[in-house]
Amino acid sequence: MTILAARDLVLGYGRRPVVHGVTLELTEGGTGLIGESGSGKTTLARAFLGLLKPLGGQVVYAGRDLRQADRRAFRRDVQPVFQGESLDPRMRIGASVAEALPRGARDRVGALLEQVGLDPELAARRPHELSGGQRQRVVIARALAVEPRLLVLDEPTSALDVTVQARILDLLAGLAADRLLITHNLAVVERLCRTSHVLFAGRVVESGETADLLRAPAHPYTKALRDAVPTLGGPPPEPGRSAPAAESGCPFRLRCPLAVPACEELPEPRVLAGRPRPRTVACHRAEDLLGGATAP
Ligand SMILES: Nc1ncnc2c1ncn2[C@@H]1O[C@H](COP(=O)(O)OP(=O)(O)OP(=O)(O)O)[C@@H](O)[C@H]1O
Repeated sequence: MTILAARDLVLGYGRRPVVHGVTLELTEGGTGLIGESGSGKTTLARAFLGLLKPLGGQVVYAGRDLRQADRRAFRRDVQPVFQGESLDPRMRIGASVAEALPRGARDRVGALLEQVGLDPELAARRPHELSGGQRQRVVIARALAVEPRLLVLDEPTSALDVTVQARILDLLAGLAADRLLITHNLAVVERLCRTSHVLFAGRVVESGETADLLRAPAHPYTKALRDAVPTLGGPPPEPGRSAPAAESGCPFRLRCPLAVPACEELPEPRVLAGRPRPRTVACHRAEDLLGGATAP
């Protein structure tokens, strides 16, 4: 059974929705949520962590509405990994990691530091005495302390330089815990997530195996993202950012090179026929894009 899923999830701040009816399941092998700044990735991640109450729909944890779940079991199963800067600057690294360990297991600090590739002697230091990559490893060690089934990673490497990023990605790829990864960087999801969901303006516009999305995107926004970020470590892509998301119809239509009058009607997510592996897309022009169409 999938550990976490969203069903018709509507999320927002105050009463203003910013995520509109998202349905998706976290699957084995890592799940990526990809999209530009403001697309709703962090909002979705906060709901998956139980930190934001849905305006509509539900987060499903182990088959039940998260609101009715056993919170202790949930916190053991699902752990966030935020940026390394989230460590308490006054606490020594060892104390910071020990705090996350269950009582009676505090002697595991050294082993956990080793597990994330750090010298246990670093336990005596404070966060400012570590590099950014080392701090991020400490944050991962803290998350691993309860042996979670799932890590929720929000841009886990974006503050790091490219070589350090690659080493942290290797570390994450080798862990037993599965991953929900939030990022604007397609190269990062390619490394860590078998499945990806592309978000635009609070809607999932395309879902499928990451390798398939990258090889043959079926949504013009996925294609624009792919074409904008060929490598690790690039700046956040915001293809065609000058035009806003459309208020009605397909939200991408004002930026879309393939837009036609039919796009004034909101496209519902649909499973594409004739693909070897499942692919869902919310675009009237998906078949045309896959067939090599350019501007109409
Ligand atoms: N605390 C908040 N109060 C009000 N609006 C918010 C709040 N946090 C986010 N938003 C709005 O919700 C929308 C989605 O934001 P969110 O942070 O989820 O996007 P994101 O895809 O994670 O972006 P980024 O990559 O920049 O972190 C944006 O329009 C943002 O302005």
